[in-house]
Amino acid sequence: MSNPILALDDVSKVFGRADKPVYAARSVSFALHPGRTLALVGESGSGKTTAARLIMREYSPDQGRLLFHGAPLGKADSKALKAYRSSVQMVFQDPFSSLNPTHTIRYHLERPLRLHQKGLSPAQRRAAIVELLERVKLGPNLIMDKFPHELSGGQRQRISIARALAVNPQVIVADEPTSMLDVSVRQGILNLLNDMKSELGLALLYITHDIATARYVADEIMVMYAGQIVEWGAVDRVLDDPRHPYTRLLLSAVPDPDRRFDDIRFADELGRIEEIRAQAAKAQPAVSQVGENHFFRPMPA
Ligand SMILES: Nc1ncnc2c1ncn2[C@@H]1O[C@H](COP(=O)(O)OP(=O)(O)OP(=O)(O)O)[C@@H](O)[C@H]1O
Repeated sequence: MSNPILALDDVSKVFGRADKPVYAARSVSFALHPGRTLALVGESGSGKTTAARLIMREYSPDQGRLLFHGAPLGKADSKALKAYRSSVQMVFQDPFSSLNPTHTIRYHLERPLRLHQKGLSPAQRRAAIVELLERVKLGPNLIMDKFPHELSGGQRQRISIARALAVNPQVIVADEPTSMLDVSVRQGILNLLNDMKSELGLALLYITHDIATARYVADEIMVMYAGQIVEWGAVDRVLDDPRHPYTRLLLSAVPDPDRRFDDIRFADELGRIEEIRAQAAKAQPAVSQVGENHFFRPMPA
C-alpha cells in the first residue's frame, strides 16, 4: 500500500473549561492514502467537523501531530505550509453559502488558478476552466458566465468540487457534501467524488452522519462517537458485521424493512449506548475500540 499523504497521529482537541472539558477529538489517529476514500461517520456532535477543522488547520491540536507525507506539520516552514494548503482542499455541506452570489462561475474557478498557477496565460486559464467544468460534467459554455443562483444545488456542488480541483489537490475533505441536496442528485455527486478519486488518485475523507451512504464511496470506514474512533475497518466488514454497539445503533437507524428501530433485539444495545455515553463523558477514554486502525497497520490496497 502507498504511503499516506496525510495522517492524524494521536490527536486530541478539547473545548470548555478545565473542570468541565468537552473532548471534541480524543486520541484520534487515521491516515489518508492516494486513490482511497475513508468515511468518517457519526451522529451530530460526535466530532466529525472538528476532525475536518484540524486537518484544514483551522484548529491546532491540543495533543498529537498532523503528518504530511510523513513529516510533522507543526514545525513546517511557510513554503511547506503553503504547499499543504493547496494540497488539502475542502468541499462543504452548503454549496449556496460557499459560492459568492455576486460573481460568475468563471470568476470562482479563475481565482484559484490565478493564485496557485501563476504562470498561466489568459488562454491557458480559460482552457483550464473548460477542463475543470468538463471534469465535473457540466457544459462549459452553458455554465461559465452564470451566477450561482442560476444553478441547481447539485450543479453548485459540482462547481465547489471543480474549484477544489483547480489547485491540483492531493486530498479532498468532503463534509456532508450531499446532505443539503435533493435526494435525486445525491448519487451523482457521490459518483463524481468516486471518479475524482480513481482518475486523479486523490485521497478522500468523506464525512457523513448517514452510514448507509458510506458504502457508495468509501474503501474504509471509521465510526466516531464522543470524539473517539470506536470502530474502524474495511467498509464491507464494518457495515455487514458491525461489532461496536454504537455502529450497530447507527445502522439500525437506517431504514430497512427487516429491521425496526424499536425492535426489542436492540433494547440491550440501547442500554449499552447509555453506558458508553456515561463512560465517554468522563475525562479518561473509556470507549471500547473495534477493528484494526489502518494508521498503525496499513490495510492492503
Ligand atoms: N468551537 C467550539 N467551542 C466549544 N465546543 C465546541 C466547538 N466546536 C465543537 N465543539 C463541541 O465539540 C463536540 C464535537 O463537535 P463537532 O462539531 O466536531 O461534531 P460533528 O460530529 O461535526 O457534529 P455536526 O454534524 O452537528 O457538525 C460537540 O460537543 C461540540 O459542541
